[in-house]
Amino acid sequence: MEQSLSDKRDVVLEACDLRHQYGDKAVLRGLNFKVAAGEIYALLGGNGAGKSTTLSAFLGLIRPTGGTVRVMDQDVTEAPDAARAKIAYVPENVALYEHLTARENLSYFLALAGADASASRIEAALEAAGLAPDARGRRVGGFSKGMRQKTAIGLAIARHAPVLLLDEPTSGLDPRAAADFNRLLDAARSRGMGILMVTHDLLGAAEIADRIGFLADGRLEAELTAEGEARFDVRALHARYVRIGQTDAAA
Ligand SMILES: Nc1ncnc2c1ncn2[C@@H]1O[C@H](COP(=O)(O)OP(=O)(O)OP(=O)(O)O)[C@@H](O)[C@H]1O
Repeated sequence: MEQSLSDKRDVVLEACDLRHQYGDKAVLRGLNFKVAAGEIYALLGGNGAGKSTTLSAFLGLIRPTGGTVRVMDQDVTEAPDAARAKIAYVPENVALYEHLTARENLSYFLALAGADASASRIEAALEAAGLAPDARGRRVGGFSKGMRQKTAIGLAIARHAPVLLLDEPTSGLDPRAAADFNRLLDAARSRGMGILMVTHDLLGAAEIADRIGFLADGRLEAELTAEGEARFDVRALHARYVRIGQTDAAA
């Protein structure tokens, strides 16, 4: 049997029989998947399927009811701080210090993380993240969503974080900004980052992901792997997504 990408490369994220319930409500019911270094994994699923809960488990923000989550072989429940140190997290709405410039934000957060906050490192990271030179010295209070994300990705690059978690990264971006963002993710993948992206953007996932997992009823309903140049058929993804929605609604 052919090996998947995550069997051949270093696994950076792993959910193993992950279970979580809020009160009586079981949200995750035995979720299993892996993300490898240099791979983009898109986790799809309807509203309330448990995608953000899965990210929270990797970030150590919730204590799973059962199973394990590992970041670079580190059990998150046992050592949440060590696991978090490996992760750069880009939430749907990136939180930055509004009155500080992009450069100052990176300087502040890098110093907070005990990392090298030299001007040359910050400049190189913002360059790699595609933030225009004239924007780097401006207060982020006036930034668009796309510019905020570039700043956050710049921070991830400057931290040399091996793992990137993204929650709905392209929601609210116009098609050009979304394509721009996907190029940025492609570059991060080429640097060897392992990327887990939670999204409703089927077109974006079809274009950029190496694997797509469909979350339904608290488990992976299906996992698809990109094939060659054609990658994924977005119409087939859409049909599958809609079918999952119907299953959820009937449950
Ligand atoms: N802190 C909480 N307490 C109680 N219930 C919660 C909590 N957080 C999430 N839930 C519930 O758990 C379920 C899964 O939520 P989650 O945010 O993980 O879903 P999601 O797949 O990210 O949804 P969406 O696509 O709408 O963002 C939802 O029914 C939600 O209402």
